[in-house]
Amino acid sequence: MSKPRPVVLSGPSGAGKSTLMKRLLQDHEGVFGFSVSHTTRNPRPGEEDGKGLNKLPMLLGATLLPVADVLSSEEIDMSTSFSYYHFTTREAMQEGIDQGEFIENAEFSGNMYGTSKSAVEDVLAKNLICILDVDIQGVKNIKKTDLNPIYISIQPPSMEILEKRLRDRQTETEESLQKRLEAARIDMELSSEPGVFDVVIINDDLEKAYQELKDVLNEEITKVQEAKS
Ligand SMILES: Nc1ncnc2c1ncn2[C@@H]1O[C@H](COP(=O)(O)OP(=O)(O)OP(=O)(O)O)[C@@H](O)[C@H]1O
Repeated sequence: MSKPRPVVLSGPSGAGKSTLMKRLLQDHEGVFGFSVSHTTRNPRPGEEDGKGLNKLPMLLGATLLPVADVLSSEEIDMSTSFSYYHFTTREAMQEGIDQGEFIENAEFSGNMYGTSKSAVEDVLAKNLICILDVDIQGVKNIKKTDLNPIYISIQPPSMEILEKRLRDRQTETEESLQKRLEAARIDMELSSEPGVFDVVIINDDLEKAYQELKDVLNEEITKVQEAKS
């Protein structure tokens, strides 16, 4: 059985990645999985390595993923932003980063967070398609690995519509909104470079965008489903 390819979903904050991902998970139980992130923060009461529940850190306008190598989409409730962590020390994590073991990492509230290549491989070994929601820097890092994902960019129809969606979502202060819009401009520029993404989906009409996403992933989804039956 060949392992499924991971899927990279990238694009500006507010482009609709979470909305599309949620539908994908709802419609395909037991097909998708998420990798467990590493963190240097202390476990909270009740949290075990790879098993704790916590809020997602927001990084550079992108989400450092809903994550869990032990979980398939059947077990993840996307309506709550939870993730699971491997708890580690700053020294060990820095060493891993220096060795090129992380596909993304960032500092958030004085703690380090990151996604390791092996955490992604753990998901694939369970015959689950690992979804990686990363920013453009993460995309460039993943390109240096042998993970061979399908690179998908989700883009808004325009900056004006992006701004409206972010305002309507009511999750941002004026300051964080402006930061996201600035990051979005940079993201949209870098994402349009030829060869960065296999597919660019303009999320104008949600149904159409979702259909396009399913079409791109169809081969991998079928492969996973057939291996299960
Ligand atoms: N095609 C669409 N038409 C109208 N509204 C949409 C569409 N797609 C998504 N939205 C809305 O736009 C807002 C932003 O979408 P979403 O939260 O999925 O973006 P995101 O890319 O996951 O952002 P972030 O990276 O900040 O998590 C949400 O309120 C969502 O309901």
